[in-house]
Amino acid sequence: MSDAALPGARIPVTVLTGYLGAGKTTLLNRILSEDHGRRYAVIVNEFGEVGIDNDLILNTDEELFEMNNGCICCTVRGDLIRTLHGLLGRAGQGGFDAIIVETTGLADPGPVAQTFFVDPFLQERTVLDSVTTVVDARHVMLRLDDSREAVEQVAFADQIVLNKTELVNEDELRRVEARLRRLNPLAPIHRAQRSNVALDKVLGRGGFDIERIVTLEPDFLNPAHGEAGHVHDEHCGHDHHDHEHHEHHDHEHDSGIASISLTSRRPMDGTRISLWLNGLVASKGPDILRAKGIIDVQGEERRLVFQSVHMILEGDLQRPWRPDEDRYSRLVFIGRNLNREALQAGFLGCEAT
Ligand SMILES: Nc1nc2c(ncn2[C@@H]2O[C@H](COP(=O)(O)OP(=O)(O)OP(=O)(O)O)[C@@H](O)[C@H]2O)c(=O)[nH]1
Repeated sequence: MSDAALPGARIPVTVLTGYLGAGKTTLLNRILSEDHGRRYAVIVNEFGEVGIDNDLILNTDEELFEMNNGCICCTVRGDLIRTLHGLLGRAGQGGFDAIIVETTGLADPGPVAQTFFVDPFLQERTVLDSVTTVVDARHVMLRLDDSREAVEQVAFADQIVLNKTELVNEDELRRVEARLRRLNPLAPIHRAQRSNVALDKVLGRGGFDIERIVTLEPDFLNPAHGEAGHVHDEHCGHDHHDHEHHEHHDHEHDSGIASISLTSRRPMDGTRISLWLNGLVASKGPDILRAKGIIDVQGEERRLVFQSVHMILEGDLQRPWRPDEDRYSRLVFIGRNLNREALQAGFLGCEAT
């Protein structure tokens, strides 16, 4: 058993960050399935209003909390604080030894990390062990050009998992590493495939360095109301920023990135849905940053899980549907210029007749 389980010890927290599709859930699943004798509580924050990640995280007996109420703005931090308070009410009773927070790929990790320094109860009960950033070696250069969040995630990290290294050659990897170094000269960079970094290299190392972060963001420890780091709660009475909330299940981020989720309760035709998805990522891949889904294929007892990052698409038959489980198909698309009507029509066109 680890020290964290001792009464009075502060519980270590790892914040996992990294752009959409970088490999955070893959790393989380490794952490949850490896035999290290520690029990983790996991908090997942997903972009978009219909969550899917809790279905894609491997079944374990860990505690899993999902927050899928949108962008990392004040509401999420309020939620994060409430979730952590609830969780820690039960800690120390043999519940868990450490906490992992997986942030949405569109998150600035600053406010998430700050949560552990500005809330007195969390300050007393937790210690931020690390902000670990997972980077997609294939797509990161583009992202660093067009996404402020991607830059913040790299700059903020105390360690970087440079993932998907098999998708690029050594020269490109060196260019990527040089660019990461310019943004963050200190964080160790661990090359990985399928996030297969040795866990003792990333967990429990006490890598989070508050002094470096205060140099990077001078107001980190004393954010004022109205400033980015201010922790809102239900007493604040502030506007909910300028994020637009569209009709149900759509959610638009201020960078023009939106998420659309589609659900059907009728089984899908396996051939048709696979042709449609392949065609879609081939033609719209540059705009579809990320897609994932669980599909009920007619005549198939197992759930089809599909994932794409731009044009790279994977499909996998996973566990069987349980007899008592309602079958459904659900897809989530995150990207720019998404056409809900066209996506919906294409999706429903794949229902088995
Ligand atoms: N080729 C390749 N694919 C990978 C690697 N690691 C993860 N993937 C795939 O990349 C996709 C995204 O992986 P996830 O672990 O779900 O990424 P994520 O960062 O959790 O994604 P979001 O939660 O949507 O931000 C999945 O299809 C993974 O199977 C890798 O090293 N190489």
